[in-house]
Amino acid sequence: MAELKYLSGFGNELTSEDPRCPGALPQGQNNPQVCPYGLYAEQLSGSAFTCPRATNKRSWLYRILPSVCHKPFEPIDQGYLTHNWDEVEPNPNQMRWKPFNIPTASQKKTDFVMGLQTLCGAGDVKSHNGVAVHVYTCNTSMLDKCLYNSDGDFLIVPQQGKLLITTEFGKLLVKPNEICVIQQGMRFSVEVFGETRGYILELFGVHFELPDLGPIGANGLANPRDFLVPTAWYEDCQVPSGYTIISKFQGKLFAAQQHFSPFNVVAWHGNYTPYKYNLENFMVINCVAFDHADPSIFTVLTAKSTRPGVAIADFVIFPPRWGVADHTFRPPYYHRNCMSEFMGLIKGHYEAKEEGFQSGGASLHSIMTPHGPDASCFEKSIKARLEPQRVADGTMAFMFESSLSMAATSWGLEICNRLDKTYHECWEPLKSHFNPNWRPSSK
Ligand SMILES: O=C(O)Cc1cc(O)ccc1O
Ligand SMILES: [Fe+2]
Repeated sequence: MAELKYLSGFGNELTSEDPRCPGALPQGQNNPQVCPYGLYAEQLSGSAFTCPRATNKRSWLYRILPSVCHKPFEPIDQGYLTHNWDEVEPNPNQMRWKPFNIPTASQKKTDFVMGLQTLCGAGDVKSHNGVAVHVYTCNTSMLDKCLYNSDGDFLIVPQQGKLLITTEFGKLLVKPNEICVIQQGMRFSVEVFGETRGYILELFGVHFELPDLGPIGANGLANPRDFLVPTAWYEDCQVPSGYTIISKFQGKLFAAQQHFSPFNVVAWHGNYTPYKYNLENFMVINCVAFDHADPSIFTVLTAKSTRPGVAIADFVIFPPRWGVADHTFRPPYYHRNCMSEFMGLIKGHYEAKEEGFQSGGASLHSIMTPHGPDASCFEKSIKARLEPQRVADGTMAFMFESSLSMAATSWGLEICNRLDKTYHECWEPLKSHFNPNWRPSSK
């Protein structure tokens, strides 16, 4: 595969032309009477026309045929993809899942769309406010088939196997430890290279932003230039047997046929694009004196709600770093939170749970559900010599944190058969260290 070229920057106004067609991008106007090379102009709006400039998002695509040339959409089977948060009774327990099973190709050829399974979520696709967490497990590339999400954005976190994602804006190669965001409406097709697994945070109604840095200053955390955007690439091919466009609309899947590839965009410009980011580029900021900083310091992307400081969802990572805090219990603290905390593990181990939380698995600590280090982590950490120490080397855990009260699906709780029913036992050995005779002098 030839090396892919990317443009750089977060939310920038960008332009791109497939090098086979120089001059394809109209100059000085968006919608000429006749476009260069006889292309059609099409706008893709990712925000209301009238949004303030800071949040206004749209791109102009110059394509061989417009997206409107397709047969009517018909409903199709959607497996375990759902936005029904009432399938099972509310359940406030700590939940942990063992690594999700990936079907082998000989068991069942499964592509990215067929392999979407919803684990939990909250909110509503029709009023456009909410989130869903999906797991994808697949073994086969999407063939003459693409997906677009009318309901919101997909933040895709590959855990096993790279994804070659062809989009209307060009191609993105996304490997484990990288993430990508395919925003609302963007058509994409996923090629895989074996047994493949990952996590998706779906967001309805808003787009991801870089968090404000406040007193951190102008640089740090995820830096804008490390976000990479594809460059224009087109194919001019007829598909007599039919190309399938799948739309996720109001939580349901629909398919329509057309006779040509949707990846027929010769040039584009705008600030509404897919993008990828390598988590290795995250500039980690952490405590260098004492105490444990809240994990919001590790926020890569945030999706704001209308309440100041309250996110619909944050994407947070726990990257390799130094732990140096003096006279401090260094692992995550015991915690009850007014937010839902969904966690996944791309590789390695998570410091609060060396055992049990495995890569390719997940956990959900719901609103006000107590959680924290398991008993062995606690006992080890109260005795640890507090020297500077590498934390999380070779690992990458992440959290989707949401102000919405996420509910698990019946796939998550029953059908996937990966729920670890013994999870609560990891805290059972915690014993009381209370000593009523303790006095400050006996410190
Ligand atoms: O493991 C967790 O629950 C995530 C988490 C990490 C941390 O360092 C502090 C608080 C917190 O919720
Ligand atoms: Fe927590």
